[in-house]
Amino acid sequence: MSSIAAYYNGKTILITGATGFMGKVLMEKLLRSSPDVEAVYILVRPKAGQSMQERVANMVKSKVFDRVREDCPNFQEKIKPINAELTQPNLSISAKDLQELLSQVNVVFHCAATVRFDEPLKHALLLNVMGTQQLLSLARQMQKLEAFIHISTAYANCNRRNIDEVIYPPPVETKKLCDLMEWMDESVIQEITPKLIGDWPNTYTYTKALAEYLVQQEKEHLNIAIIRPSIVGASWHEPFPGWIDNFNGASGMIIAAGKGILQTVKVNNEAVADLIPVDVVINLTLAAGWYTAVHRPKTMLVYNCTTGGINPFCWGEIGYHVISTFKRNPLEQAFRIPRAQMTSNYLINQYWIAVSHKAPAMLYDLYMRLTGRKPRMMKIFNRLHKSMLLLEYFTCQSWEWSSENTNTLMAQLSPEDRRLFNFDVRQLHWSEYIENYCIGAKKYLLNEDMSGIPAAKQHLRKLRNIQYAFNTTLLVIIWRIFIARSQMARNIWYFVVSLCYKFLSYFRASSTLRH
Ligand SMILES: CCCCC/C=C\C/C=C\CCCCCCCC(=O)SCCNC(=O)CCNC(=O)[C@H](O)C(C)(C)COP(=O)(O)OP(=O)(O)OC[C@H]1O[C@@H](n2cnc3c(N)ncnc32)[C@H](O)[C@@H]1OP(=O)(O)O
Ligand SMILES: NC(=O)C1=CN([C@@H]2O[C@H](COP(=O)(O)OP(=O)(O)OC[C@H]3O[C@@H](n4cnc5c(N)ncnc54)[C@H](OP(=O)(O)O)[C@@H]3O)[C@@H](O)[C@H]2O)C=CC1
Repeated sequence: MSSIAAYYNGKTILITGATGFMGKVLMEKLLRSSPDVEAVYILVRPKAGQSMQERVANMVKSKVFDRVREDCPNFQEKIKPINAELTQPNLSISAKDLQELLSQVNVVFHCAATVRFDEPLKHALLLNVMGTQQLLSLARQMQKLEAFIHISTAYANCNRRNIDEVIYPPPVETKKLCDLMEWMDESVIQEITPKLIGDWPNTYTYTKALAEYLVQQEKEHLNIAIIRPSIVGASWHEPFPGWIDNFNGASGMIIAAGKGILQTVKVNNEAVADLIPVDVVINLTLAAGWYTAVHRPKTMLVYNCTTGGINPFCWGEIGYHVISTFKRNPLEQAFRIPRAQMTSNYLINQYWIAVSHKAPAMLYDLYMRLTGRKPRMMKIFNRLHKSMLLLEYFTCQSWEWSSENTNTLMAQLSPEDRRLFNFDVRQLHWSEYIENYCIGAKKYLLNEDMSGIPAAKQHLRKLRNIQYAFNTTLLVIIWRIFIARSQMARNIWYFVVSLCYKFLSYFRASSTLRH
């Protein structure tokens, strides 16, 4: 029997961020591998006109729970939603719910955060730092608490090249910064944000770094571990290969490439793309929860959860496999044939943006206007370019993370635990993973049926014909305007044609001689 699965049976768990991408996979794995878990409390806020109850009722119907639904049809009875808002005093939890949590909870998994790169600093601090502080303060009062697992990010310290499994002190005192946010005008905060975050690329990574330090400072007697995943991608195996449900990380760009919208992207082809499958992160998280509770390490352990140092794969290779998968399994109604120019050169990227993004978008919008419809492509591209700007920091450089604690934990697991809670990424076969990722994005994120592939291929053939027709027309226009009208252009043209002819004749002659 797995020690990890056995540990969680009979335990009461609290998860924050359970409605998010990682939270759902965590909840699913926990309920499936430890069906006798006592209860899983989840902190949920009402959102988008839906009450907490409606959100949870919809969530448990989601595809991600299909496997656990098959194994334990009443799994949802274990899920106990608690109304909470992490940015509010006392997390807005009612006195009754609070009492229940304080007296019952054995393990806390803190996943909730804002992951937006453009989040205003005040809100990112309020949620990622002060929300964590409030949760820690609750945790300290929990009578039966055995472990507290904080989910951070491998990029919390992305201002360093080599990142060890230690907490790095931030440049400012968190408390002073939070005090500042309380009285300072929003517009002034916005203005001084770049100065405050210094060499961090965004408010997300900056506040995650502050949160790590705060956890270390305020842990007191608690058994805490920190998990630092890199770029979390679709699942490798569980609950299904390729399962994904949001556009974060690389997923949005992968889909944009599949739809033929993204044709150029600023990346360093040789830089390591540190993608990590979501099920690997969740398996490590559950294993760390068990280890922290049972072995109670003397110091707080940080687990870097990355692939680059162990099984590296570069952005150039990802781009190649994404495009080739989408050529074999096209997305429906692609805008253009999938292809990707990947360069770290600013000018070359700008050239391709103008030629393969802006020009087709303008032409398409013109066509929409002429046919009495609403233009939309330029808007989509402007949004894509904004996202690309925010992401390029991560795609143009590499980092090195040490993974001693993660490896030591793996070595402590029984063979059965290592099989059921596998986080050994040496076994990850990248081309197969990327193929499942793209197909998973098509099925689970875009809700496209695989039976529509022949029609999607037919659509790509139509696009190719349009492109050939367009290129030929363009060539004729260029000929008419420049070459046919100017003697000099004609001379250059004949010179180039005769040069090509000579080269061809030379190669033909030399290949005949060789045979
Ligand atoms: C040839 C293939 C090449 C593939 C690889 C190329 C590039 C890889 C790209 C990136 C990898 C780097 C990632 C680094 C991760 C660092 C590690 C972490 O810790 S992860 C936490 C990760 N957080 C994120 O990834 C959040 C990033 N996103 C944002 O901050 C914002 O979404 C935004 C980019 C600022 C855009 O904000 P905006 O207000 O304009 O849009 P919305 O967020 O409201 O979304 C609108 C709409 O678009 C969908 N969406 C969101 N992001 C993307 C995206 N990147 N691409 C396409 N579409 C996206 C979103 O779901 C919304 O849809 P809907 O309206 O239907 O809800
Ligand atoms: N995705 C990635 O690539 C990576 C993620 N991480 C970390 O993993 C964790 C989970 O990320 P992920 O699942 O991808 O993120 P998601 O954005 O998918 O989920 C975030 C979760 O936090 C909840 N939340 C946000 N604001 C509040 C609030 N004010 N009160 C209560 N709950 C709130 C959301 O609830 P709601 O549904 O109501 O919005 C949601 O459940 C985060 O800590 C993130 O920093 C680390 C590295 C990479």
